Order: sequence, then C-alpha cells, then structure tokens
Amino acid sequence: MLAVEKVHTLITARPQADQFRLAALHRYHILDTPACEDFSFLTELAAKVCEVPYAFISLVDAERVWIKSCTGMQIGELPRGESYCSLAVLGDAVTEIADLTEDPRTAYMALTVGEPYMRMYSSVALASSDGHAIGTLCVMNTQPGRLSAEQRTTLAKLARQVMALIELRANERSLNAAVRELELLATTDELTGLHNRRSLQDRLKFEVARSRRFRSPLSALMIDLDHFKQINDEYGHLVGDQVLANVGRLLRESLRVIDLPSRYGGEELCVVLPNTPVEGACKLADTLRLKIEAQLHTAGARQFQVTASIGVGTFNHMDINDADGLLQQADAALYRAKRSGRNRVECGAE
Ligand SMILES: Nc1nc2c(ncn2[C@@H]2O[C@H](COP(=O)(O)OP(=O)(O)OP(=O)(O)O)[C@@H](O)[C@H]2O)c(=O)[nH]1
Repeated sequence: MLAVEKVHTLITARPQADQFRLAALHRYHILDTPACEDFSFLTELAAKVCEVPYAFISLVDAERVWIKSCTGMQIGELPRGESYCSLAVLGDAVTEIADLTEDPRTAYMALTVGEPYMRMYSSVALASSDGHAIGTLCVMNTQPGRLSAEQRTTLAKLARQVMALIELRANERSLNAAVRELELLATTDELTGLHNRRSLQDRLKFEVARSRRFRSPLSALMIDLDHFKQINDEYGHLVGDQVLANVGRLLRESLRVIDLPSRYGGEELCVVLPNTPVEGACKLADTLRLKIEAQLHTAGARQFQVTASIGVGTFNHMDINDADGLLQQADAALYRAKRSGRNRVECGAE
C-alpha cells in the first residue's frame, strides 16, 4: 500500500473524531492567513533549540496540511497524505520518528524519498482549547536521530506559545468583528437599514468640510412620505413600518455608494449627495419620487402605493456654509413641495 493510502486509511478510521478536530481548527480562522513575523520567530527558535535545519507550524486541514510558518525551506501546503504531521495529529501529543525511512507510514512520503530526503521528525501537537490536535509545531532533520529530553521539553513549551498566539489572533478577530457590529448598530436605523440621524449628522459635518475644502458641490434631499398618517390609520402601524422599510430598501438600492441615505425621523428621510450640483440633485430627486410612487406595498390581500414630497438643498459656499443651513434649505423646499400639492420636488431657496 502507498504511504498516501496508509495515511488515508488511518484518517478515515476515525471520521467523527476528525470532524470535531477540523471544526476546532476552523474556529480559529487561521488557515490561509498571511505570513507573520511572530510565528516565524517561533519556528526559527524551534529549529535553533533543537539544532536542526527545519521547523514548521503545520495545520492539518481536511485534505491538506497548511503551513503557517516554516524555517529551512519554503513550503505553502502539502497533500494530507504526504505530511508527517497528518500522522502526528492522530496519535499522541508528542510524536518522534527517529528514521523516517524505517517507518512504513513515512518511508515513501515525498519529503522522505525526494528532496530534501528527510530522516528525522519530531513534533508536539497544537491543542485547541477544547483539546483537539489542530496541527503541530515540528522540527525535521536530514540526519536520523532523536531530540534530547531538554529539547523536547522546550519544543513543547514553544508549541504552547504557538497555540497562545493562535488564540490571541482569533480573539482579536472576534473583537474586531464585535466592534464593527456595534458600530453598525450605533449608526444604523433598524427599521429601514439606513443611517440613523446621529450618523447622518456626523457624516454631514465631514462632507461639508470636504465640500468647503475642495469647492465641490454638495446637495441634500429631504424626503417626506405623503399622508402617512392615513396609511397607519387605514392599514395599521405594522404596515406603515413595512412601507418605511420598503422605501428604505429602495433608497439603498438606487443610490451611489458615496451617497448617504438616512432616516431623519418618523417618516422623513434625508439623503446627502456628495459631489452633486443642484441640477443633478433635482433630477435624482425626481427619479426617486417616481420610483417611490411606482413601488407596490401590501396589506393582507390588498396592494397600494405611496407618494413622497422632496425638497432639495445645495451647499453654495456663500449663503449656505454649514450643515444646518443645508438641511434647513432642503426642509424649506420640502415644505413648499407639500404646500403646492405633494408628490413633487422643489429645489433650493424660493
Ligand atoms: N408606522 C409608522 N409610522 C410612523 C413612524 N414614524 C412616524 N410615523 C407616523 O407618520 C405620521 C406622520 O404624520 P403627519 O406628520 O401628520 O404627516 P402625513 O400624514 O404624512 O402628512 P403630510 O406629511 O402632510 O403629507 C404620523 O402618524 C406618525 O405616527 C414609524 O416609524 N412607523
């Protein structure tokens, strides 16, 4: 039987144990991460302490052994059946093979029969917090032999450092994800998925500063759904909420990534349009108005449409030179749109 087949037989003998082991490995999200000096330092130290040319941090995945760090040779990954570490994670915490040519499991592996003709292998398993061997810290030599007791003890200590580093990276990753999630929650309106008012105000300050600095046009739309009270009264508050969510989605899908759609309050929405002059903003406002009018909403078996009035304000570096001025102009234009019959767009100062 070929070495590869032998290893495969060993792995498939305990498929469930291997599944748990793989689940533990994947929880760390370390596979295919970029090279990193902290890990290289530990493999260099392992090779030095054990007085051998080669040291590896190997992680044993389903079909491959992925190398996080290596000293002595450059290697990215190996097929699982061609790696000594595949055997190491199936057995005891410490594995040592004094002469790889004499062990029938390793004698015909590629690294034994070809360059660099490995002869000695010694490893300590990297144990996950729930006790699974996810990989190894291993050292190798082209001369047969064994590590001294002291070298083995140091290798075990270094393996614990490798694992501590893997845990640290995983914790940093989940912490960053939690921070991103919190940031999103703090800046997003839950019902519409748009920016909330606070986020709008923060971003608007920044956009105003940028517009002033680069003399680029900046516009804002104030969008207010028409007769929304009647929608709530006729279909109920939950349907009213659904309408707001639908319009929020429509805005998100219709705008450029640099635009900033937000829920200003109640049924009033605000869109900040960086780098957009008044003509462009009015054109976009009318396109949005038509899209909102065309959108179908449902209440049980009934379908209905809503309309919106939109006011456009544009930063002009002279009369309007702050965020409040911009929103006030858009709000005043919105008021005119309501007064002149609703379902229409009004632009700029009267
Ligand atoms: N369902 C639902 N209704 C809301 C929400 N926020 C505000 N409203 C309702 O929106 C309605 C706004 O009513 P009005 O300010 O009188 O305005 P309108 O009926 O839209 O009339 P015009 O703006 O003049 O066209 C109120 O009945 C609010 O209760 C919300 O989050 N969900």
